[in-house]
Amino acid sequence: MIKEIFSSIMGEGKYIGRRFIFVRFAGCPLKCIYCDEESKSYLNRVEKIPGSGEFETLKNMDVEDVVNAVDKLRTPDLFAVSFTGGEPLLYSKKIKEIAEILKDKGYRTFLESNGLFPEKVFYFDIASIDIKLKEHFEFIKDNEYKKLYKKELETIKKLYNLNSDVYAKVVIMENTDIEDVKRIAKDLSDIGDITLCIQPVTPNGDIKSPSQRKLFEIMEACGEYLKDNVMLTIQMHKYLGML
Ligand SMILES: C[S@@+](CC[C@H](N)C(=O)[O-])C[C@H]1O[C@@H](n2cnc3c(N)ncnc32)[C@H](O)[C@@H]1O
Ligand SMILES: Nc1nc2[nH]cc(C(=O)O)c2c(=O)[nH]1
Ligand code: SF4
Ligand SMILES: [Mg+2]
Repeated sequence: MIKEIFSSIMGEGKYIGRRFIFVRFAGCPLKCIYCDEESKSYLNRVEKIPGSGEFETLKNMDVEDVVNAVDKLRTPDLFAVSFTGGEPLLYSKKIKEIAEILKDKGYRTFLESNGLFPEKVFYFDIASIDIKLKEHFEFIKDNEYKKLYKKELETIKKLYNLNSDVYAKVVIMENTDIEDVKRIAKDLSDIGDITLCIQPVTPNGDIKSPSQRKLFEIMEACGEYLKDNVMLTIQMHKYLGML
């Protein structure tokens, strides 16, 4: 169920640069061609000292093991605890139990999700929903993609109505169609005051990152609907060599 628990600096999205503890769940129903989690298969590893990158493997990881691990990784600069993956909402019941205990202990809760499961999502203090594009998959049928995108918007809407601080993120590649991203910006602006993070893909295999020109064009196109509620975030942790 759980791959790893570790402390690092948030490298993506609206809260880039803040100190986080990451609780990473295993498994995902999607296969994004750029996914940087695909190839990692360890389980139940917990960082020994915050930010050390040194791990120990626990025999099992039930709720109290997770809570203890988070407590042990708490640092004075901690901003929030991220539930990520893989796709964390595959374990929504377990996460709900853990999140309730963490909330009582004064932690902020953060969800990093592909938005595929609106029926499973519940209140998180902050939620990042990663909107997928057709080109993020080797192959996906038109109607399959439309269903996926509709669920993602539903998840965002549900979190917005729960008063979560929800924002969206979209990974941009060299061949990304500006019109596709513009449509996302329009759909988000129809829901409410939601920030869109434009995240250039970190090259993975033969996937190329987008040109500067493309990034400016996409930002400006989104600004037509979202005004200044659009930002560009790179996977900062990778440039810092952090987890
Ligand atoms: C590994 S996923 C796990 C959470 C959830 N399944 C999702 O897709 O958001 C976390 C984030 O990593 C980012 N990501 C993964 N590989 C990336 C890459 N090669 N370049 C840029 N971002 C990447 C995606 O934006 C995604 O939101
Ligand atoms: N430092 C750091 N920041 C992150 N933001 C989102 C991540 C993720 O894999 O969910 C991630 C991650 O894996 N590491
Ligand atoms: S949804 Fe997230 S975890 Fe799943 S393949 Fe895509 S980026 Fe990776
Ligand atoms: Mg990551």
